[in-house]
Amino acid sequence: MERLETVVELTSVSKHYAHGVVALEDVSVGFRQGTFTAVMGPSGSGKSTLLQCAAGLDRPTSGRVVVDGRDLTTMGERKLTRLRRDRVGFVFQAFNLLPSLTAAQNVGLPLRLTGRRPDPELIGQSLEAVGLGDRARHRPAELSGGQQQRVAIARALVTRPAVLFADEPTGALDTGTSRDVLRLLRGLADAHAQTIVMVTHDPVAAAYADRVLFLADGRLHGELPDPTAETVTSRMLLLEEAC
Ligand SMILES: Nc1ncnc2c1ncn2[C@@H]1O[C@H](COP(=O)(O)OP(=O)(O)OP(=O)(O)O)[C@@H](O)[C@H]1O
Repeated sequence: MERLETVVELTSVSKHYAHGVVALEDVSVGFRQGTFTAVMGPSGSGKSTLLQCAAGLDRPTSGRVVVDGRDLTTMGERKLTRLRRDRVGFVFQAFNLLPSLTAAQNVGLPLRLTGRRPDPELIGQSLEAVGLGDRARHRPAELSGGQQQRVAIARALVTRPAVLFADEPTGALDTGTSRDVLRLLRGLADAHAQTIVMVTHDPVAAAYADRVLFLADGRLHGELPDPTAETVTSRMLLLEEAC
């Protein structure tokens, strides 16, 4: 499969906070269509900030972020909200499902937010894509943690986003369930050319990605193609020693 188009591009992105806190410093990186990238680094190295800036949830202090051909950094608030809603998917460690709604209703929420009628076929396809076609009428309390995270992923994908950002998506799951969710993400990249960017602390999780980006003190410290849990662990040890 051709995987040439850069879906997300960060150019010299920095994010500074008050009192001299540097969360990101001069980060330039591109994410091409259909690729699955893991972002790793010690605690406080800027991983979540990178994701938030790339997703348009936060504005960098300087630099440029282009998503799906559009420059987020010069975009007004309303256009940015629309782009985030239509072209960007996000999953977090917490599943953030509404407990009173069924899986299908939860998945349909982003469509409602865009003023569209929740299309049952689209919702069904999203649930099928995460292997939960038979759980559409279940409420979150009737689903396992892994299934709830898969509903959250189906919800993030229902608008067919250009990119799916995942911040520690397996952080609240046990080992076996984590593997299921990671295999699902891998499959979405392979079978649907879904671009995925995932923050994780877990070298085994990172090994499901096509490459791993390493951050330390807000700066990029190289990347690792075709990672394995062992190569990721070695790089992380080196990074932590250097910090
Ligand atoms: N709203 C904020 N105000 C001030 N400083 C912040 C803010 N958000 C993040 N920071 C700081 O920016 C740096 C990077 O934070 P970030 O959450 O991106 O790191 P992280 O690598 O995701 O950390 P962790 O692995 O612990 O979740 C940290 O020093 C953090 O304290």
